[in-house]
Amino acid sequence: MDRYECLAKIGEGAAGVVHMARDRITGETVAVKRLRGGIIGGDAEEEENAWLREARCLDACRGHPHIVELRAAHGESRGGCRYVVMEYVDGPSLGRVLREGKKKQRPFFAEAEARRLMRQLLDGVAAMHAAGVMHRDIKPDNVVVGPRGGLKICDFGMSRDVDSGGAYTSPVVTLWYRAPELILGSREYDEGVDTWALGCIMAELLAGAPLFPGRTEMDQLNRVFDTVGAGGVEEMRSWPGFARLPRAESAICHRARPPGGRLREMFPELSAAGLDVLTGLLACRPDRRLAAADALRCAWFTEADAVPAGCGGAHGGFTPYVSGIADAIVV
Ligand SMILES: Nc1ncnc2c1ncn2[C@@H]1O[C@H](COP(=O)(O)OP(=O)(O)OP(=O)(O)O)[C@@H](O)[C@H]1O
Repeated sequence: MDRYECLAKIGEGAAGVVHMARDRITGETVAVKRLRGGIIGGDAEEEENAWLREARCLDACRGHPHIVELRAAHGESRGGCRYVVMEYVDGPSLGRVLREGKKKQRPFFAEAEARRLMRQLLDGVAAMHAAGVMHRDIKPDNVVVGPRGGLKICDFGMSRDVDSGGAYTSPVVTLWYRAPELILGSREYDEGVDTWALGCIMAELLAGAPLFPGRTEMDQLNRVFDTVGAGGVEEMRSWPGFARLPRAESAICHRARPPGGRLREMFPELSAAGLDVLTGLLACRPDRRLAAADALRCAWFTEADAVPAGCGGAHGGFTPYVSGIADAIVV
């Protein structure tokens, strides 16, 4: 790894440490993620597979403007360090932008700005799914905001091929962004786990706070079901796959709730076209959830004038609460 000169640490998570570095051969500034050893019970083969999976999935998505681009993957001999080298995106994570914004003003982002950001995320996720990759950990902390306000999805550490066969791992996806079928123990889920997470992000862009900040899995599910109401829960229970879910009999699935969903009440200023996208992404029944490519065909995106001028949020575009971003934003 002499090829890369480490310049600064830019991030750290459970899976590894990310450094900004200079590629001594090309001169390019890159992001080097060094995967931590010993995270999968010290199983060297599993760690090798996890590294290869992350690199392969990133490779399959190469060339998309809203997905961080893979430059190289380097692995030292068995048991040694493993690295994923990516383009360096000079900016904070969307999670940081949301955390550091002014929380009390709503909407957090103007609807038109939230739509611009969602279009980028949906575009990236649609391309990823078309390439046969599920990300499985979509959340604001795994989106980097570039210097011109362009979003890039990163951290493919949990990603995998859609049809690599067999039951998928559970649990995946950070709790607040985890789809109800995952909380109910599904191991046969699909790309809908990513679009559910995008629905949570859309709400968070508008509200400035996580939509479902659950403390435990059951608290998380209860918050989701309270928001979609008895009608939404009933629809999920009518899903043919429901009975096979390991936790289908959980009392939370059978609790009495008001019939209607609460999303309209929670987002009173959101246009009808915007609400259609939000409720479509947050459909509890996985086979009725909007796919990313279908969401992009909704009126909210195709009829740009659907959002009335002047329904601006506290941040009517990126305001300079994270220094160095706002001036360069091109909407
Ligand atoms: N290519 C990149 N350019 C700029 N910053 C990046 C890049 N890749 C990752 N980061 C930053 O580093 C942080 C950690 O990266 P990443 O999420 O891949 O690590 P991780 O160990 O898998 O984290 P976690 O356990 O939180 O999921 C990201 O949240 C992001 O802020």
